[in-house]
Amino acid sequence: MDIIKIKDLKKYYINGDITVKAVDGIDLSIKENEFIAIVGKSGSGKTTFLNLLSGIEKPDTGSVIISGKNISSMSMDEKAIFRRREIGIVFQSYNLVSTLSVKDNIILPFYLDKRKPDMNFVSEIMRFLSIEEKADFMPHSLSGGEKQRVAIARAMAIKPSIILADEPTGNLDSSMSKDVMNMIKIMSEKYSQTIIMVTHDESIAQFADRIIKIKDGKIVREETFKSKI
Ligand SMILES: Nc1ncnc2c1ncn2[C@@H]1O[C@H](COP(=O)(O)OP(=O)(O)OP(=O)(O)O)[C@@H](O)[C@H]1O
Repeated sequence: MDIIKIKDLKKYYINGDITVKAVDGIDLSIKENEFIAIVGKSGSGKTTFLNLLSGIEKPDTGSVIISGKNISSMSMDEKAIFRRREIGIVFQSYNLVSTLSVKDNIILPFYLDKRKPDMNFVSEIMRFLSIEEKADFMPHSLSGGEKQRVAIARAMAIKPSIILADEPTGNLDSSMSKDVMNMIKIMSEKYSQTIIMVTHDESIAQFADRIIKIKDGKIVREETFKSKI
């Protein structure tokens, strides 16, 4: 079953006389529990595409339907609630809250939604990501790779139906990258999650069921390794 339906999605940026066609007519259907890797050169539109999927950016034209709901027609508040409950986002720049400890960053989405965190699950994820000893540390005292793993833990803690991840292993060495990808894969199977991940790394893209290449805001190639029903 399709969980995400994207139709003729466009986002152009106008800077003076120059128009950048960041996303230029993307059509794509994504199945429940599918793991998609988005690849493409720097500036090809990958981050903009993820931001349109999460509703952080508004498209010029086209639509993103997630679980039957058109996110473009939601109000700001509806979008924020929808994101908090249904979508886990791993940002390229981590977006950790500098005044909160590692543990509090990870459970923040629960508090924003006035829900009690599942601390057993949070501990399990922290253990999987080898950050449990950093639970009380502040973000400024973490390495780039540790911050990245905290961002992944925060996105996964709420067991979202969709995970959008922008270069989630960009700051990890190859062995840690593979461990993290294996963990994301195991968790996503266990909790029937759909993953859309941007990566530059060919070996990381191989973890996906389908690889989609973007160039100049358009899909130029698709490779399916494993079809989901
Ligand atoms: N807010 C903005 N204003 C103007 N131009 C923008 C804006 N955001 C992105 N762009 C432009 O849109 C194009 C696509 O950017 P985007 O960040 O989506 O690329 P990307 O494929 O994610 O790149 P990278 O791999 O370097 O992260 C680029 O040319 C970028 O300069």
